[in-house]
Amino acid sequence: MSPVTDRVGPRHNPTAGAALPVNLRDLRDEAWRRLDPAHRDYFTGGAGDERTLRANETAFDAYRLLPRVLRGGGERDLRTPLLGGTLSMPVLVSPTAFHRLAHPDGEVGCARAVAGADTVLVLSMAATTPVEAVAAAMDAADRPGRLWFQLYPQPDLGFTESLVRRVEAAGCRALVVTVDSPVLGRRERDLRNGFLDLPPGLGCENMRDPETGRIRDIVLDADLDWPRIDWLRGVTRLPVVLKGILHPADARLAVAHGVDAVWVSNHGGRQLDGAATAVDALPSVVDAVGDRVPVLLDGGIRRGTDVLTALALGATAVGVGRPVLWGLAARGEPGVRQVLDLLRADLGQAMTLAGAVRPADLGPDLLNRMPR
Ligand SMILES: Cc1cc2nc3c(=O)[nH]c(=O)nc-3n(C[C@H](O)[C@H](O)[C@H](O)COP(=O)(O)O)c2cc1C
Ligand SMILES: CC(C)CC(=O)C(=O)O
Repeated sequence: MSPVTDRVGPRHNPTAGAALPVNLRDLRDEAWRRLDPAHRDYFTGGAGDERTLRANETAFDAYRLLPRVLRGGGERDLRTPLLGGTLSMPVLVSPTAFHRLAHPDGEVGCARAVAGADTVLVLSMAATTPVEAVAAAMDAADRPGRLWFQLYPQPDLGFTESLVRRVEAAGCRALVVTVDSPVLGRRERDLRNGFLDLPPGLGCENMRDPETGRIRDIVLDADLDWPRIDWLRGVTRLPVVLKGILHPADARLAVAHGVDAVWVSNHGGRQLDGAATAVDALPSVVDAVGDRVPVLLDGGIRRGTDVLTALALGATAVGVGRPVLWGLAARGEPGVRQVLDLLRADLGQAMTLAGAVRPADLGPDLLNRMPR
């Protein structure tokens, strides 16, 4: 929230000659050098031929911007109200599994970085750290309320309800129900590498059975349906977000079933290969939802201009998945902080160049779609 002042010349360029990373891909390259190849493939890969995975990034290339001029000054303000809290910017951290496989700092390091950046971490149900420990890291950083929890509702309703209670007691402020995973996508890199299980000492800590103490397998449940979303709404007062919506009819149903936000996503190209990119699906979802609930989006966000494009198309905020894993794998907690700081700076600069001071200034008039 500093006034935008910029001077020309290398003497004034704070990044000139500075150590990498200059962008998120620098951290990706660093992470890839560090990771075990099978783990790198798990974090990087997508389903099938990875068409959707590739398209997630290139879909943003189809947009060119129509910047407004002579109005980029004043106090830049990226703050974004969302589900009862206010994020410091319209970027949050998408749920991703197995952070301790990427780096020993794991989910706690990620949470500290997210707290420092004052945005939201959506903790994966497949986290390798108990939700209570991640929430404690947020509290210690004086950022309670910055933690949401991602849920794959389990066919065992008793277990699901006990997990919801645990998540509520830990202080999570929203439940993100992932609905694009009735089965696991066909991830051929993992099949080839035989990547099946976590190494000894790592496990999905939030799947511990309250009675036996044993870690249960996560069941991806093809029987998950709208009545079960209604059931979930009935057992918790937390806001419920549905993640993995692409079809406008589902967005309409989500609103009719009383969900609190719709999250447009193809799971980073890891589920249905050939699925539409989130940015291409976004306009009709925004149209279907109107201003009844916020619309979030993830998939392929690598630049401030990608965030700007999604917001101009009607998203309230975007999530980042892999870039956070790159930062974590490359440098632990400071790497995640760098990812979030780079995105914030890049977004702020892009907004100023486009003549926008706050997210509310962004609209479809700033976009000039290119023919493909
Ligand atoms: C390694 C990895 C693990 C993921 N684990 C989960 C998960 O546990 N739950 C979930 O809802 N989505 C999961 N996702 C999907 C992300 O939440 C998100 O939708 C996707 O990564 C966004 O695309 P991006 O990586 O291009 O930013 C995972 C993605 C990756 C890359
Ligand atoms: C445990 C997995 C199902 C996590 C996931 O969603 C993913 O790898 O994309």
